[in-house]
Amino acid sequence: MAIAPGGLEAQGGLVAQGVRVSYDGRIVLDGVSLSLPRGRTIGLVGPSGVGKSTLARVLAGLLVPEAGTVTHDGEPVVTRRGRMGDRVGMLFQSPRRSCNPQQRLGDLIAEPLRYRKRRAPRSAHAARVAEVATEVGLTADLLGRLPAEVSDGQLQRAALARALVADPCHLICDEATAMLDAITTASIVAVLRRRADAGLGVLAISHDRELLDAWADDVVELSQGQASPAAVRRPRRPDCRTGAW
Ligand SMILES: Nc1ncnc2c1ncn2[C@@H]1O[C@H](COP(=O)(O)OP(=O)(O)OP(=O)(O)O)[C@@H](O)[C@H]1O
Repeated sequence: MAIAPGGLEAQGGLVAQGVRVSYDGRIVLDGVSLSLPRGRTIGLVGPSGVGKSTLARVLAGLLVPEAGTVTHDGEPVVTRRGRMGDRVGMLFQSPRRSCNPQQRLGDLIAEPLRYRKRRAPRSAHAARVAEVATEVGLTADLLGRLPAEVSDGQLQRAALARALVADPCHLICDEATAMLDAITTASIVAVLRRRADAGLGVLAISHDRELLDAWADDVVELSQGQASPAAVRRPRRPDCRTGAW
């Protein structure tokens, strides 16, 4: 199980320890610890407003906690030079809110490749974009379209491709399938399961327990007044790689 009170850094992976966050003086997370190993999918549940998205943003390095640490294989996720962007990716519920409406899907997917420390030649980007687009089930003709010219499901597949194109070690999915139909959800979960089998650590936040029971290796719950998420159940794991669940 991924949750333990101390000594988490020794396990490697993405580790939050003793995290405290408050908004306008109101404490939302206090002393929360969570470990996300590589190759595992951890489901995170909890009542609305308990702080799941806040914890997700802390883990992704988008929000710096007032207290506590977030490390990736022992290194701080937020360094003095900024966020270690290509090791921890994030996928949100609504891609329309986070994408540039003027950017064509192919460019949107390629963006993380442009910010890599060791950049590949631009000619290699197109091949990599085509590869990951195929992986997430996007046809080549969609890559030249603007976000307004595709469906929500197609745009979320593009957002997933963007999140995966630079091969992050961990991916935080915050209600990433909440707006999608069952077929698109199954397809996205299948992509993420295959990536997890290849070593990606996934944190899947969802209000859909049935989905998490089928998708995640472990499900943990964040409760008000509780320092850290607690294991609620180890799911049976039917075969969601085939979408048969
Ligand atoms: N930027 C912000 N400024 C002030 N308060 C905030 C901010 N972001 C979140 N909050 C508050 O912090 C608490 C936790 O919010 P958060 O979005 O992390 O919860 P959640 O568990 O993800 O909720 P939900 O399941 O409804 O998405 C809520 O009370 C919310 O109103």
